[in-house]
Amino acid sequence: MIEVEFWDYDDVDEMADAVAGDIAFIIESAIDARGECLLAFPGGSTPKPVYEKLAEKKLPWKRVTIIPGDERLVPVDDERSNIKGIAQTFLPLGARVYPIYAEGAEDYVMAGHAADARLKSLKWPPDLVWLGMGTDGHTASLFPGPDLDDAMDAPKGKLVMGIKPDPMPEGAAVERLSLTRSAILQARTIIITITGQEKREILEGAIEDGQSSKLPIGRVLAETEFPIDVHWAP
Ligand SMILES: O=C1O[C@H](COP(=O)(O)O)[C@@H](O)[C@H](O)[C@H]1O
Repeated sequence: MIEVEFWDYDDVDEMADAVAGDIAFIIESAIDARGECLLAFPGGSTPKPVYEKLAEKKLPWKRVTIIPGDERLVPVDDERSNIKGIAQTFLPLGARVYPIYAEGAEDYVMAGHAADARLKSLKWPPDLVWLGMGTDGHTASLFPGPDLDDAMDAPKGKLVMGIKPDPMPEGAAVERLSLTRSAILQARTIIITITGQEKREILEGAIEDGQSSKLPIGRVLAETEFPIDVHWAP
């Protein structure tokens, strides 16, 4: 049984305020407990208002490391790069922003191996994996295609993999890096933010389907062992 609590807001601004408050609390609690905090953030457009509200908070940013939970294989200054938005917002505050994609890998599979090795220098598990979802049901960069089953069934030690979506998503039709299902599920906290009625119905359907869901988001949630908060705004 997937335990999900939906938090509904009147608009994106209200959602951003609430989610930024929750993440600030996670950061403070992690630093109290362990002296540092590791966060994995989603890319795409939905999280941007939350980034902005979170950046307004007075927090010990120098003790915070932020990674993208997935990345598009594009140069870091490309508009589609997930690390770009994270770096622009949080680097000026003093946070450590840690890219998972280092350009120059021969292909997306090798880029996945390199990213996995990079992540192994961080202290896993993260305090938070914050996920988004596309209208096709992908989360992080877990897309249907030749790599999906391996990313879903990856062993505990495999944190990141190269992913070739098939079909390619319309918005950013590029190869990807993604946290594996196992890496996501090891997080101390998982939250999801989505907007719009279409995404809500897709997510509710995936939750209802449970273990039999064909969608990446459903396959991840089906294996969660603690309650997940979903933040939704129209
Ligand atoms: O490609 C991606 O899509 C999802 C959803 O993005 P959104 O723009 O619809 O919010 C995102 O969570 C993921 O990080 C990103 O790489």
